[in-house]
Amino acid sequence: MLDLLKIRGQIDGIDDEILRLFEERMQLCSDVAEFKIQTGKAVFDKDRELEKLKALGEKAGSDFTSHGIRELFQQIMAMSRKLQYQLLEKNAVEEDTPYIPVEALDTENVTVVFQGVEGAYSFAAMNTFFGSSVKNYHVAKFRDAMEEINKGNAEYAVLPIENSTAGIVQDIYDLLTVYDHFIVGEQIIPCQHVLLGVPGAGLEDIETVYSHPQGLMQCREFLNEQKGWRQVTLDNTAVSAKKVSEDQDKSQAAIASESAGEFYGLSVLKKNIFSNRNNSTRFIIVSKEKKYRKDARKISVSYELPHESGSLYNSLSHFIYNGLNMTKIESRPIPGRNWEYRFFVDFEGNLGDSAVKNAIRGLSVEASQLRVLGNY
Ligand SMILES: O=C(O)C(=O)C[C@]1(C(=O)O)C=C[C@@H](O)C=C1
Repeated sequence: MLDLLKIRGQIDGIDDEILRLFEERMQLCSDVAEFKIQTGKAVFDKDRELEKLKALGEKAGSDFTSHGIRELFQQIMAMSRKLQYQLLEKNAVEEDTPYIPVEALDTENVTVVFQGVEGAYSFAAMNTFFGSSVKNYHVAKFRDAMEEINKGNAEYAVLPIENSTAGIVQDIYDLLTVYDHFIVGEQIIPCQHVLLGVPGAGLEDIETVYSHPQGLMQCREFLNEQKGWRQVTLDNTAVSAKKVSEDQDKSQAAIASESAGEFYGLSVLKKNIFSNRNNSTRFIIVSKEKKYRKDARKISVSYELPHESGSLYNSLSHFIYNGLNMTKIESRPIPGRNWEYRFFVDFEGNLGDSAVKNAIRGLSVEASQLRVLGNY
């Protein structure tokens, strides 16, 4: 009979030895970092890592240990890189960045563009963020809003990015990677939809209901109970209210805010039709200028990863090693590249923080197409 305590004693001895060797190896990696600081050589040397993994894998005694040793050394070298990035940061090896820290955003004498029409939730988000006297205009499509700030016709665009019930607004995620704009703020607005119709109409008259796809989704349970209603999507909830008001047809209804109903002279046919009582939408404020407030606490980045085992895990380790709290992750398909994805990560921090600079430095080398989408 084997003696478990005795075996554990032997394992402890080996682990102590691994620990001592690990410390020794990391010390050598600090020396490598010093060399790299002096010479400007890049921390990440992919060829060297691949050679090492191949050589070590071949030396292992079985397929199982060969796989294991490669996985182990992948991690060890990833840790080595992170240590080196930290030393680069400590030695103030600064990288030029296009991001400009400011005390406060310029919200006076600016023009803001939003998608939709007056009465839309984005209109409410804009008024809450900038104040209702801000100079503004609206456009029909999300892309048009991005174009307007691109051309310099407006300083800021207000766009919905996420709803607490229906999830992300996919088009906005995709547009953020098409345009080189920057998220400088966010505004959460409670979205308490009502069913609107022309004055004199009743629930029994309704045959068609118009709304934004998210509006229909957020009121799914109510709509499922209404037999035979045709659901038609339009660009915006307030556009839907405008349409019903223009058509003056008793068989039409719109799902939009109560204030959109007031704006377009419609009656509330039914309140509380949304499934989630706390239904809210998060709007982002986008600018062409890459400015961030010195007290900004949230960063959004996007990046693409190679189709390799462990690539997502390795990318996320940059947040973990730098003690950064990741608050959200999303993925979107990359157009034209089936089954490859772009990742969107939000985490807490400010672009001026050392930990953030470290994480971004590491990620920018190890993931492709890293974009800092904003700090707000
Ligand atoms: O040899 C180097 O240049 C190192 O930085 C060391 C090391 C390692 O830990 O083995 C770490 C990072 C490089 O990508 C390659 C190898």
